[in-house]
Amino acid sequence: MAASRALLPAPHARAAGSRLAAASAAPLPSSLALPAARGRGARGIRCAIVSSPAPVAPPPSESDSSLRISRGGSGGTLRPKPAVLVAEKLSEAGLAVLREFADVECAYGMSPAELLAKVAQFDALIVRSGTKVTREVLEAGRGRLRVVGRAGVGIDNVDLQAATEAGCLVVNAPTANTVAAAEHGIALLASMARNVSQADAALKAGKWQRTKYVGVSLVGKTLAIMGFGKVGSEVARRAKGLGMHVIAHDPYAPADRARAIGVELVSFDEAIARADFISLHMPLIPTTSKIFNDESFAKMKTGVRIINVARGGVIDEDALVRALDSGKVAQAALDVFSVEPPPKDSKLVLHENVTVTPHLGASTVEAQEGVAIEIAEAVVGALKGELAATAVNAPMVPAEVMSELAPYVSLAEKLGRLAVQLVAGESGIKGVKVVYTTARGPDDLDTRLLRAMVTKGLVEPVSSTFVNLVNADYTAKQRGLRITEERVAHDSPAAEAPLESIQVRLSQVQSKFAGAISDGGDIVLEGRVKYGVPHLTLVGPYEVDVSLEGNLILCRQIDQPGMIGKVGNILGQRNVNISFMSVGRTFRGKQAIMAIGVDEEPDKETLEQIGAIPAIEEFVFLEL
Ligand SMILES: NC(=O)c1ccc[n+]([C@@H]2O[C@H](COP(=O)([O-])OP(=O)(O)OC[C@H]3O[C@@H](n4cnc5c(N)ncnc54)[C@H](O)[C@@H]3O)[C@@H](O)[C@H]2O)c1
Ligand SMILES: O=C(O)[C@H](O)COP(=O)(O)O
Repeated sequence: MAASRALLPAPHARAAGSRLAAASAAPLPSSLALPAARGRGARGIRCAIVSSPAPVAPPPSESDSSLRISRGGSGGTLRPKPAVLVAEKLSEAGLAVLREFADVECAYGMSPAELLAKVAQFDALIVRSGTKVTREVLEAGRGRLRVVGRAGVGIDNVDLQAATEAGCLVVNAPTANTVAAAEHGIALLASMARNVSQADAALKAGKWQRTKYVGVSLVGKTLAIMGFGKVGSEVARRAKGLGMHVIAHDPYAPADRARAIGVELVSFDEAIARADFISLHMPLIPTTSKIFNDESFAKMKTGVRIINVARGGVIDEDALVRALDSGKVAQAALDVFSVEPPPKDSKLVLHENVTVTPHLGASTVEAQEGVAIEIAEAVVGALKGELAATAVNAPMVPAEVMSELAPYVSLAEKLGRLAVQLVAGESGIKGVKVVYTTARGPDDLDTRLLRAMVTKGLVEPVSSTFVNLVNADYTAKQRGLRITEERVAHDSPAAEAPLESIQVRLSQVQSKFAGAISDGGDIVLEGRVKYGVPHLTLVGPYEVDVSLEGNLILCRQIDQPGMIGKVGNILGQRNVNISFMSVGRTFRGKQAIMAIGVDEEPDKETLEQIGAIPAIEEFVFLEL
């Protein structure tokens, strides 16, 4: 094992930040209860699904449902039925589920001011993508509003942090519109290829233009799916049925899911270079924002055709107009826009080679019915205090459990976040192993919260999914992530700390930083909590010691004098503050790793300057 030199002093103790909030709450079912922690008396992990000062009884019978009161289960006192405000069109099937349990008011098309004025009278609010559930709305509802239901996938219109702070659970309906979105993608693909909307408009204007609207065939053409998640894989299945050759790019997709559908996973550049059609299905997150830009359009085949039913912001729309004008992109079919609705004079929308729809991906009768039932059941369940599998904001854990586990929760999430950022290539993550070194017996340490946080770290940076204790295992399963856990006994039974270390291993996966690969071929990261602060202590075979705060640069270099000074100088000249630095090496004079904590992200040139130091063999910048 490598030797380590901590070059900067031990960190000051700092309470690790966490999105998990402490609160008093209803107990979890026994299947999810945390066994008694050693030496601290019996203790259970409790997860508040909603903070409900006056728990609501089961629904009244049909005969008394009009009374707006129900008989409380415990003492027989009469309590008002919960009230649900539905702010956007919800299918009747969902409304029926809601009415079984609650008083329902449908107020479609409210202005923001009307919503603010109304929300305090309701226990739950249901929206689609058109209503902004802002901090002001959540503050206005504070004390009464307990649940926000998003009838669909994207929750970019809900202020999750404010909801969590207000003790308001947010649930969504992540699966019911997948097929509708995929079908819309296929509809746009086919109608674009055959100029259906342009020819339709021309004919309605009295023009019979058979030669102008000669299309292109789909059979035998290569379709690149960018983002091989729920919608992307459904599009792939359907495109194969049309006789297309389907390739996909998704650095985080499980290889076996692709293999099962007969889809080849390739790199981003290969996907866009080989494709005749490119269909976008990735979430809008910082790393995908405007990922389709002048540079990427230049790498595509001339005459490529693009479909977007994901989010408008993944495309640089000005660059797309340029690519359409030059003929680099022959056609585009778009359901989503960076601003919705787009301006009336949008060059993109008005472009003759562009087919557009007004965010209709989820808008089928069946999907809206499915989404409505899914969200209604989730909202009713949450109002009853049940666990919600589609909860998207934090569960609440009692303060005493959190205070002991908080730094490890933070460590687990950060190790996951770092590990997924090290993944490269198209092989996909095959397996994840989390190894806990602990002096506690299996019954004294429940690792579910930690496993959930590793999952959160692995999934959230690369998807639109929000992971918490409630939905972590569900999310991992759905994404094909096989997470196994191992407990290694630490021979210091007197240790007070619940854990000595946590190790995250991604098995047999390519890495953009070869130094993170262990002898066994896995990406390996290990961390410990020191002075209450999570530290990274192992990268592949190299021991390091760097506090996991801010951001991290990892460099692999030949072990020789002067390297720390060279890198430190470059960062200093560029005004990048170094918080910690640590070097680990295999043998003197051989390979070494430098782990550098930086407060802010260095710009591209600074990173290039570091990479240009002759002894540096590779480096990577990681966000925490
Ligand atoms: N138009 C509509 O009405 C409509 C309907 C449903 C979903 N959507 C949107 O479609 C998108 C996909 O939804 P989903 O339910 O399939 O989500 P998902 O989370 O199941 O799939 C997203 C996939 O993108 C991958 N990904 C992340 N970063 C990537 C990158 N840089 N390159 C390539 N792949 C990357 C993830 O690994 C994941 O597999 C989301 O943006 C969602 O908001 C739109
Ligand atoms: O995120 C989603 O589920 C889709 O974009 C659909 O949004 P909508 O419910 O506003 O149609």
